[in-house]
Amino acid sequence: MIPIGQAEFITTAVKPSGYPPPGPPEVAFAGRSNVGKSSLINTLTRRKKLVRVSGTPGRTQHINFFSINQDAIRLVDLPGYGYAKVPKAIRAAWRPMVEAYLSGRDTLAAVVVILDIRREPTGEDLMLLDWLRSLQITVLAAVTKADKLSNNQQASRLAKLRPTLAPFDPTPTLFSASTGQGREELWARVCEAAGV
Ligand SMILES: Nc1nc2c(ncn2[C@@H]2O[C@H](COP(=O)(O)OP(=O)(O)OP(=O)(O)O)[C@@H](O)[C@H]2O)c(=O)[nH]1
Repeated sequence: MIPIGQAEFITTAVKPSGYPPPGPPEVAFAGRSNVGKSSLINTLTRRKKLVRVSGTPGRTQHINFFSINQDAIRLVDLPGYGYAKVPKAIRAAWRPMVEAYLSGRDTLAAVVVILDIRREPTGEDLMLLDWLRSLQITVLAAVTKADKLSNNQQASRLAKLRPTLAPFDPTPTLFSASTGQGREELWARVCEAAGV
């Protein structure tokens, strides 16, 4: 596991021609709009504003690449999905954009799938998980906003979610961007998946 030192934005892209040249292993982050993906990445990298946290759900519609520790590992922020108010054309662009990345990026090591502890995984969450499995991509499930529940409630929600998540990730990580809960565990898992 590498300690996080430097973290910087590399570039934003919508299609493979815009990706940075392949380099170190990449770990991507995916989840419903507003699930807390930007906050999770910022907490994980100990940066306040590496990724913009939006008040407007569904704003990030690009793939953003970040370099950690002089490019020892890259983190890739995939656009959020499933927000009803996003225009149809943008929703329709999500799948081909994400598919091109997931199926064509040889340096992709794992995808962190982010879920809200208070919500049941949606059909779209489960579709993404199935899709990743069919592509044989390692899934790291992160169950975020844990601070919204008491410790007892967290344990019982996790017990409920486990059977649903087990086929994709038997050891989901409880996370909170507000308290930093799960930060070390998730970072260790990210590094392990990336082999760094
Ligand atoms: N209490 C609590 N609030 C959180 C947590 N993570 C994110 N939030 C809040 O949830 C809202 C959405 O967070 P973002 O990090 O912007 O979510 P996102 O998934 O990147 O959103 P999009 O850019 O729409 O895809 C913000 O108001 C955050 O402050 C958390 O762990 N705990």
